[in-house]
Amino acid sequence: MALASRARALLPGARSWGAVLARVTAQRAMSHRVVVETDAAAGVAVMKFRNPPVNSLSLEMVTELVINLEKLENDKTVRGLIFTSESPGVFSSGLNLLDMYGRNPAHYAEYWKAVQELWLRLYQCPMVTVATINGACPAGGCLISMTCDYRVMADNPKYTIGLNETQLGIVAPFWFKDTLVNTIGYRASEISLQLGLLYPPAEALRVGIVDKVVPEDQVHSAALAVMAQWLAIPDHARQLTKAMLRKPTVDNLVRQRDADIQQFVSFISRDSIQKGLQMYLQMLKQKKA
Ligand SMILES: CCCCCCCCCC/C=C/CC(=O)SCCNC(=O)CCNC(=O)[C@H](O)C(C)(C)COP(=O)(O)OP(=O)(O)OC[C@H]1O[C@@H](n2cnc3c(N)ncnc32)[C@H](O)[C@@H]1OP(=O)(O)O
Repeated sequence: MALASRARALLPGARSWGAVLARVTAQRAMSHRVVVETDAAAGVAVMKFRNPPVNSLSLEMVTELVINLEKLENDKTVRGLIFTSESPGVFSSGLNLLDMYGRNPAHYAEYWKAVQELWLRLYQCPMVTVATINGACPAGGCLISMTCDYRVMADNPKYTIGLNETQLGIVAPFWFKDTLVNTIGYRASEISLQLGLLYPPAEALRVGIVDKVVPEDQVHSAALAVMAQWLAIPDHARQLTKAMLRKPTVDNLVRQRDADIQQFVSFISRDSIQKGLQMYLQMLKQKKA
């Protein structure tokens, strides 16, 4: 789908092409939450998250990620894509709590549609995708990493990764769960998802939620080495294999996208859930103080 069509699908509030383009252009002009550096000779792009303070996946950030992904997919010179945080310490703090708290149902629906779109695009990405996890990686950050073909994590015990939704009093949607099961298996997912576990590097490697743990100063070179190994495989064979493996999981969401949006809106709008999110945000503030 063309860039403008994608933007229009993601920005349903906009009534005309002009409005869509004006909104996207305005978002771009305001800031770049995603920085893309391309090494054309190597055929590899690095997408760096730059959404201070903690790279939360706000609606704007998610939209920028989708737009940049589409651009890279259309660039036939790019065969591999590495995700990382521009500032080590936090890879991504996950979905933006402020897009899920104190807003109206139309906003929740718009946000969820954009998050679905990002996952669908990443999970089916024809490029080789590697997550270079150079910081904390909870919830939605973990989801992004798990959509990648390979995960390299920096060996810093302060960094943790996992789907911690239950600890916030919220429930990971079925496609988060499916992605986790595809990554670490069913039994490990039962434990991990119900307890909302966040794993430090050694445990993350043991459970298989990451594939490699390396000293922090080697995390980028290790990701490049992994990328070189994957790029040695002919694209068409690898891409078809990836599509075959992931299609059932993708189809599962595609079949029930609208119902999933409605379920999200009704769940997140509940007073009890809003209260829980409010308390969690307060807890984050107090922790800081
Ligand atoms: C029946 C089935 C129905 C299904 C319906 C679906 C239900 C909903 C599913 C939604 C799924 C959600 C997935 C998510 O991703 S939720 C987000 C989860 N994220 C977290 O729990 C991480 C929280 N953050 C942290 O733990 C830490 O911030 C950090 C990432 C470890 C970094 O620590 P730090 O010390 O460097 O920074 P800190 O001082 O904590 O934070 C700085 C400011 O940033 C704010 N903030 C942190 N995380 C978020 C976030 N995710 N969104 C928005 N804002 C965030 C934090 O509050 C600080 O703000 P301030 O400076 O005090 O104003």
